[in-house]
Amino acid sequence: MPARGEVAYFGAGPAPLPTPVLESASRVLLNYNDSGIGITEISHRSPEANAVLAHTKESLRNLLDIPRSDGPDGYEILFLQGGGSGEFSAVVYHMVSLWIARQKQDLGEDVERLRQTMQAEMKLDYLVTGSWSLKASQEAARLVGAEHINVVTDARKHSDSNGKFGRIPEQDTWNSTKEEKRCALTYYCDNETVDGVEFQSTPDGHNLVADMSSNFLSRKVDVRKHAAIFGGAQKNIGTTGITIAIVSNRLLPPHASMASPVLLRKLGLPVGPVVLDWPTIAKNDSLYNTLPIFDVWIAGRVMQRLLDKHPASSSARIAGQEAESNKKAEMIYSALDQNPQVYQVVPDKSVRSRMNICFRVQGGDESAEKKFLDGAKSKGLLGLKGHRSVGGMRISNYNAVSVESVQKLVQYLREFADGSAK
Ligand SMILES: O=C(O)C(=O)[C@H](O)COP(=O)(O)O
Ligand SMILES: N[C@@H](CCC(=O)O)C(=O)O
Repeated sequence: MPARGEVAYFGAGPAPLPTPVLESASRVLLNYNDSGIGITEISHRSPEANAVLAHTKESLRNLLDIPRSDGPDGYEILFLQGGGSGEFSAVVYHMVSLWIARQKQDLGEDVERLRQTMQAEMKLDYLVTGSWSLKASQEAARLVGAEHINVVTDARKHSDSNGKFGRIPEQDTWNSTKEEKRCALTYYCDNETVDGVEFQSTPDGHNLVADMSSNFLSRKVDVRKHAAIFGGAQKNIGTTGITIAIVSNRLLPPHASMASPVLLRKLGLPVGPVVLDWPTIAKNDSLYNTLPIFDVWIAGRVMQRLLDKHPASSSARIAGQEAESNKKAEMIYSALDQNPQVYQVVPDKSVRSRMNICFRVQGGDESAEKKFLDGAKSKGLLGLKGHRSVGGMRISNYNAVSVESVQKLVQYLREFADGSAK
């Protein structure tokens, strides 16, 4: 049985966490701050828990330079449960409710008029560039009806795509909803974990909402361009169990009004569960119900390490981590590209993800891929199998994957390629 230090793990999520964080986690599980009580046992409403929450929020603000005003230009940081998938739904409940409230301001209380306007006008724009944005768009269609979903682009339909994800079609081919008034949201997934596709810059769109589950805290983000950003913690941030949403104050009371549940029901629109309701979570400082404070603590420690490791170089303290992530990704892609007869990177070069590096061995030959995985395992290189829906290989290059682990992997990539060429 290998020891932790003997393996390098490249799993896609849940993913590796920094060993020192896990070591202190094992201590605080038994006794938090010399209180005699473990961190999973303390009340989420205790002063200790409040301090954990405040520290994690503050660290995230510093890392991503999240505007902190209470006015409309500020952003709230929310901690929720339900994973990335829970937010697929939360986003729809919230943005649709806001859209209806805006119509009500213009049209008044007449429910029939509101219904007709909604049926004729309301659009939710989705950029479908991989498996996760596809799932999010399907959830939106399930909640409000496919007739309201405008697929701005579907990367599988690009002329060179063979019906598979692996590209982001040029923006001039997109079919975005032109009028802001009609567009409840524009949704994109910044990094597609399964397909290895990452946006190279923030796309344009009205009321922009981003899923950053798998590249959160790996590069600078122009928060101000977004209405909301969310992500599950289980990749770059921490343990599975919390989801983080960064929501513009413009979308929340008192700066925005929401449609009432009564009105939504009259219009045949869904009323979401209260635990996914952003205004409720914001009003209660993420403590509407029991929050897993241990997971928030882990996230806070992970963030603090990033702040310590990469001292202030710009307003967004994540810049140092971005440089490291880019460097590790370049090392891996260059080892793959130097051996094209053995390795074939799946997505197009223009959209390669720095976080999830998807490739085939010998064009997807089953025995060659098995040989690759077995050889890797014998060297302690784990978690390299692609997502079950697409197969192939996938190297996940999250923040806790060290440069040394990447060097070890790159050496194996080269050795395996040399062995295959003989
Ligand atoms: O983006 C990914 O990759 C993910 O794993 C999804 O965000 C996972 O969704 P949940 O399992 O957290 O619902
Ligand atoms: N996030 C992981 C797994 C999620 C799942 O399979 O549900 C991935 O994309 O590989």
